[in-house]
This record gives sequence, C-alpha cells and structure tokens, in this order.
Amino acid sequence: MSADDELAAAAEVCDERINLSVATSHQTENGPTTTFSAVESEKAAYAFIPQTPIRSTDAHLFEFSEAMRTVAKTLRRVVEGKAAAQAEAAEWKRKYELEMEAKENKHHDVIKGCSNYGKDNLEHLASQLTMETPSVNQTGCCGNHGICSHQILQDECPGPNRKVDESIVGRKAPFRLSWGCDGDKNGQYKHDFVSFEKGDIKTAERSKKQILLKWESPPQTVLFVTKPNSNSVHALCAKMVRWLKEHNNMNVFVEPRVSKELLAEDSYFNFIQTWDNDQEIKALHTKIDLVVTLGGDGTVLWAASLFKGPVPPVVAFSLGSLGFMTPFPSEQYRECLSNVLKGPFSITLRSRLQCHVIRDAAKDEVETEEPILVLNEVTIDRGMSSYLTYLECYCDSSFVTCVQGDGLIISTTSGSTAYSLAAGGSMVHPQVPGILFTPICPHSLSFRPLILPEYVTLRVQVPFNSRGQAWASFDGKGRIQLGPGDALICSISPWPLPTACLADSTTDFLRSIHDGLHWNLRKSQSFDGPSA
Ligand SMILES: NC(=O)c1ccc[n+]([C@@H]2O[C@H](COP(=O)([O-])OP(=O)(O)OC[C@H]3O[C@@H](n4cnc5c(N)ncnc54)[C@H](O)[C@@H]3O)[C@@H](O)[C@H]2O)c1
Ligand SMILES: Nc1ncnc2c1ncn2[C@@H]1O[C@H](COP(=O)(O)OP(=O)(O)OP(=O)(O)O)[C@@H](O)[C@H]1O
Repeated sequence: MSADDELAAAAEVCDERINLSVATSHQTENGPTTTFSAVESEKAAYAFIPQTPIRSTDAHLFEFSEAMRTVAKTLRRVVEGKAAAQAEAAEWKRKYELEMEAKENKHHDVIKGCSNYGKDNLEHLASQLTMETPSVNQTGCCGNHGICSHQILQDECPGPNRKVDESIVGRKAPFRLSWGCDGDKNGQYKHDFVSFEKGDIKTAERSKKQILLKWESPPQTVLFVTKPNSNSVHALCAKMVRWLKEHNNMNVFVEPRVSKELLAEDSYFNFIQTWDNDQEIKALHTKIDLVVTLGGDGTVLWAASLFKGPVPPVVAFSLGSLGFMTPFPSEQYRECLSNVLKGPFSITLRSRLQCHVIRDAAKDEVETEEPILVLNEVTIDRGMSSYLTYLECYCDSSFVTCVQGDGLIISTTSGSTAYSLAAGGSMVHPQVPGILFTPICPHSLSFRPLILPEYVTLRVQVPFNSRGQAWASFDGKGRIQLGPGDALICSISPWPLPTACLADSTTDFLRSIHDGLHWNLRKSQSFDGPSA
C-alpha cells in the first residue's frame, strides 16, 4: 500500500468515527448513551493515533495525527461538559430543596408560634449584639440579616415533637447568627449591596461586618477532638471534661480512642459518650452544640473532617507548634470556655471545598460519589513520579491553563496560609470569598497564582496524553491516584467550619500572621541618616 493509500484509509476510518460521535451526541444531548459513545470514540481516537501509518516524515501524516488528537480532545470536552453540568445541576437541585425546606420551616414557625424571636425581639437582640455602635438604626440591618440555627442546622423547632435522640443527650442548643455591624459616623448604617437608583450603579459604602453567635438557650453538649500521643493534651482534656461536668453539667462526647483512655484511667469518666460507627459520626452534628479541639492546626483539620455536612461552632485551643487556626490559650481554658458558653462571640465562617473525583471509567457515577470536604486545600501533584505533572484546568466551562510542573494547589482562604503560601500563593483573610489556584514549581516563567471567585466550579483533568499519573491529597491526607482521563471537580461547599474567635476574625488573623509566621518582621531603620 502506498503512503497515499494508507492516508486515505486512515482518513476514512477517522471520518467514520467522527460521524459516529457527532451523530450520537446530537441524538441524545443529555442521555447517558452520548457520554458512553463519546468516551468510546475518544478512546478509539487515541487508540488510533499509534496505528496511524506514519512511515515517513511526510508533513501531511503528521498533521493528520495532530488532527486526531484534536478530535479526541473535543470528544473529551463533550464528556466532561456533561459531567460538570450534572454536578452543577445536582448543586442547584440541592439549593432549591434547601430553600424549600427553609421556607417550610419558617412557615411552621409562624403557624405553631414556636419561634422565640419575633421581629421586635430580633431587633432588640441585634442592638445587644452590635458591640461597637449601639446607637445605630438597626431597622433592616441585623434584624433582617440574622441567621437562625433552626435554618442553618436543619434543627427541629424547640418543642415536644422534636426528633433528636434524647435518650443520650438533651436538645441541641439553638443559636442565632447576626452581623455585628458598624455604621458610619452619623449613625446611618449602609448596606453593602449594589444600588442602581436612577440608573446609576453604585457600590454602597462597606460596613464593618463581624458574625456574632448568640445562644438562644445554653449549650449542653460538647465534643472534644484531641491530638493523639500527647501527654499534655491528654491531661488537659481530662481536666476540661471534669470542669465542664462539675461546673456546667455538660454532656461530653470524645473520640473512641480518648474514651478508652479516660475510662482506663478513672471510672469517674463513666458519663462520657462516644460513637461506634460511621453512621453515628454522621449524626453527630445533630447532638453536638460545641466542638473543642486540643492540639494544633492538624487537629482542627481533623475535627472538620469528622463532619461531612453541617459543623457546630469550633473552639480551638492551642497545644501545637504553630497554631494558626487555634487562637484560644489552653492555660486560660476556664475563662475562655465560660465566655463561649455564655456568648455572644465572634465567629469566622471558614469555607470548605467539596471535591469530587470522576473516574474516566465511571463517568456516569458522578452523582453517587460522596464529595470529600477540605478545610485547607486539595493538592494534585506528581507523587512518586519523576515526570512533570501535566494537568488541564477549567473554570466553569472556560479553559484556564495547562499545569506543567510539580502540581497544583486548589485552596480555601483558610488554607492560604498553609501549603499554598509555601508555593508562593498570597495570604488571604479567611472571610474573603474566594478560591486560590496556586501552581507548585511550574516549569514556566509566567505562571502566577490566581484567586478566583467563590462561586466557580474548577475541574482539573489528567489528559490522556499525560506521561504519568497524578495524585490528589486532601488537607495533606488520603492520597488518591488519578490516571489519564480522570478528573477532579471542586467547588465551595455549603457547609463552612464556624470557628470561634478570641477577639474577632480580623484581629485573630493578623495576630496569627504576626506571631505564627513573623510576617514582615524587619529591624527598624535607624533614625540617623540622610534626610529627604
Ligand atoms: N510545603 C508545605 O508548606 C506543606 C507541605 C505539605 C502539607 N502542608 C500543609 O499541611 C497541612 C496539613 O496539616 P497537618 O497539621 O495535618 O500536617 P503537619 O503536621 O505536617 O503540619 C503542617 C504545618 O502546616 C501548618 N498548617 C496547617 N494548616 C494551616 C493553615 N490553615 N494555616 C497556617 N498553617 C497551617 C501546621 O500548623 C503545621 O505546622 C496541609 O493541609 C497542607 O496545607 C504544607
Ligand atoms: N483527633 C485526631 N485523630 C487522629 N489524628 C489526629 C487528630 N488530631 C490531630 N491528628 C493528626 O496529628 C498530627 C499533628 O496534629 P497537630 O497538627 O494538631 O499538632 P502539631 O503538629 O503539634 O501542631 P501544629 O499543626 O500547630 O504544628 C496531624 O497530622 C493531624 O492530622
């Protein structure tokens, strides 16, 4: 067969395959057949590339083989577009259901009269919560912006018909979140929304906003999450448990490991509770009012990982080395806990990322896979491989870039001071709504880190022509191998980690970067020298 004949035969096969995939994707735009056919065609296209009869350096043959790659890439986009659309549709559906549920709860509140806080009460509460400018006019401010734990935590209405497991613990303490707001000097509070009066688009003046948590009834149940293998942590945990029982008559949950340790030590601890299986862990958020962590940042990450959905407020005591997210001094635990149990206190709502791994082999299972939630970041790197990582990245449906280097970090703003910082990313206040996109050792001179808005969905794809595997890890744990064709989809989770602040969100953040990282520490310039 001559080279021309071979080229013609190859073109024919290619045409057939392209026709097949185009036809199927037109037939059933959303149906699973499309995905399967597109995947098959794409695989066939790649399988076909090595068979392409390139026997000479003929430029046409080379071009043809490049065209096949383009076809394969296009088919890949069809498949991935559908996967992303499915994930997005599921998210919208979930949001819709939540909204409906919230509306229904509100309706019940009104009908049963079980809401303790009417508008008047709420306004009163808001003025109590507004710490810095008690004189500002609250109408339409905190009153309208307060968020109630009945809605947030999907809790039952307080009353005789509640469903929470009361055999073990009492009712979960309801609380209310409010914006602590600071109006301008003449006492006029301004909302931070965009107004368009008389056709002019104007961003109204920003107000200082801190989120304040006020208990509606005293919290009753505390979960302790503690760093393992530390005598000082263990001793403090035992002391705190005793104190909470004796002074506040609290119910106490600990991890199974800690429960065994405490019971082996003293039968006094018979009252503590724990869990036996994953099902019970899933129900924890319905019983726990407050989580106390004893350890460093890793312990806060660990505590966050226990909650795959809503998370109760977390009070993090510092017993680690750096303690970026652990503002409470363990020596003053009595005073700190008393303040938190009494409330109100500032909280930082730390956003988490929900990550879905989509296997090339199981594209249609995206909806059944449980998302993995991270508080810091998801990292996609080269693992043990000595090859460059090759990753294609998309933001919603737009192509962002190809990463060629050691890997990529997709980080929350809380994680901005962790691995992302080490890879050259910016430090971002944890309440800034964004997602950080930070390359690890990119082999290019111009790959600067990005910060994207919080509402985007990111997709990182290992292309079929990648030389090696990639590895994803979640908050530095749980490594998963990603092969060619596999993808990782990330977006902000609706379930943040609410962490109690020692002072307030900004003061705590600045204190952490000063004390923990010695940010911008430099000897002061001497006074004597040339004058300007
Ligand atoms: N080169 C690096 O800097 C690097 C490499 C791997 C992992 N990490 C980080 O370690 C985290 C896991 O933490 P770990 O404690 O389980 O592991 P670890 O014990 O290895 O601790 C890593 C260090 O990161 C600090 N850290 C964790 N989260 C932080 C945050 N949000 N802000 C500032 N510092 C933070 C911890 O205090 C600790 O000193 C990962 O999520 C990742 O961000 C960093
Ligand atoms: N409750 C827990 N169960 C199992 N492992 C835990 C738990 N809490 C923390 N860890 C793990 O123990 C390790 C060390 O914990 P942590 O980071 O809190 O302490 P540290 O290293 O002394 O403090 P820092 O992070 O401030 O340097 C982390 O890798 C973390 O994942």
